[in-house]
Amino acid sequence: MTTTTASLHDLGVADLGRALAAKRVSSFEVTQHLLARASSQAALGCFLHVDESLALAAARAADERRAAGELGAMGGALLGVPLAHKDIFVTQDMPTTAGSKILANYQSPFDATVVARLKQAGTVSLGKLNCDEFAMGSANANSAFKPVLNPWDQERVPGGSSGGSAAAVAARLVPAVTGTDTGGSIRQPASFTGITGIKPTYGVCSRFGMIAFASSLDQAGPMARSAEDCALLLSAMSGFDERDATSIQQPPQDFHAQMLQAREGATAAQPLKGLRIGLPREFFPAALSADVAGAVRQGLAELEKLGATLVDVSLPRTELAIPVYYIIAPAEASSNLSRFDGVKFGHRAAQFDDLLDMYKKTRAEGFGPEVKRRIMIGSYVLSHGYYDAYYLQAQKLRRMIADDFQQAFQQCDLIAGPVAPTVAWKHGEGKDDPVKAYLADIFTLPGSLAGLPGMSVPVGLGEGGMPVGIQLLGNYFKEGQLLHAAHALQQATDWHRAAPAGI
Ligand SMILES: NC(=O)C[C@H](N)C(=O)O
Repeated sequence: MTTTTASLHDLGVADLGRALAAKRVSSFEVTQHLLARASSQAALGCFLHVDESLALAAARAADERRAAGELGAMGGALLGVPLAHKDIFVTQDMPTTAGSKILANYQSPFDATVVARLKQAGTVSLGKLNCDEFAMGSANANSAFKPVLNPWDQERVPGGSSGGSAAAVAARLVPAVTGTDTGGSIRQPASFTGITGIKPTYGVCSRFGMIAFASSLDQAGPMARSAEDCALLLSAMSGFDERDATSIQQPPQDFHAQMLQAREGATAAQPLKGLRIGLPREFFPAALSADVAGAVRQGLAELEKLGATLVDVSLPRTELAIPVYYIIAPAEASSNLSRFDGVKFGHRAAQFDDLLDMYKKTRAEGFGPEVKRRIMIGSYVLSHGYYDAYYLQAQKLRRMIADDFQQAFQQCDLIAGPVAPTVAWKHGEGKDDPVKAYLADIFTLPGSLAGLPGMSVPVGLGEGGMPVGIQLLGNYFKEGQLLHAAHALQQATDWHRAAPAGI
């Protein structure tokens, strides 16, 4: 065995896949090593649930499959690779909470499609990852159970809502994880923790078994330490699913092959030759932190060196994405969350007078303040007399925001900008001002409302030595192009290899 145990946790998905294929290490050994790490780093708060015996049994089964030559999907690229799932995906063999007290101890009778597909590819799940309650938040501060500490600086937040997912990858507890992104929940925590994450086009990954927050926006995606690792995971996670009415009917895709596909006219030194990257002027406002702007510019300069050309574009309704999202998402949430009523599953108040009283007490006890706030906003904007003024207007603007992107994509192939206006903030900052957190979603919300694919790719460090990600947005179904650009950047630079000290 040439891979030492000390460096096992530094291996990404692709490298680990190669080490497993060459039998330099077994899945059992890696899984054991990572379980020990998850336990020694428990104070980071990444995991809500770890199941050692299940993980070790799955690892052993993967090793047996390999020994028998049953590599399965994708030539066994993911066979025996450990990962963990955001606790918003339901799992048959582990509890699922969505970060909420209302689902404490909930056990699903089935696996989410994304979970089932990754299981089928031979991955080994270590457990379930902490997140903001029902994925509502930008700091993981809304988890009903515990906060997540950013491994780069434990006084800071990891971002949200996939905060446990992001921190687990950054802290080298697992090489990759699943996340979900409704308004930035994959991209923003990836940026805050120096990892790579992709939210595919809406409909590429099945939402079946993904606990619904805002169904017209929710989308699953992988988070890992490189674009290559994300491509491998996305290939296994995605694809048509008849159990999700919004799932896109298209054949399974090999995003890894798409990532490697050379551009026409590209050279070894200039793999991105001819790629036009649009910079929306609204994504570079005067108020953008200098450190974030600097890191993003640094990333853009590298992309230019690789042959890309930068063009000015405009997304004139960028600012409107905030009110539009914070009307549509709560509206859908208020409807989706009505199912948590104490009748069929989840928490039920211990004492009540009648059915209505049971509903009221169950929901008052089970939901946290941010979830209650959004249910109230959502019920308000959908109510008679306000529907036309708020919800309908927001829907119209949503269409205009999507149209603006199509205008911009006439002048460019990809769009780039910051993921968030600042680096990760300190725990407790902005706690009493939810609107401040909403405003910080400004650069991720437009792409979400349009249903476009987007990535966060590390481009250096900002204030306090905290990571900064560049956001790359593609047109519909251009995941391959996004991953290709991100991979080219990562082949030429080392930003994605930077790791938090002392972990
Ligand atoms: N869920 C997300 O994508 C995060 C967004 N900040 C929200 O709270 O809605």
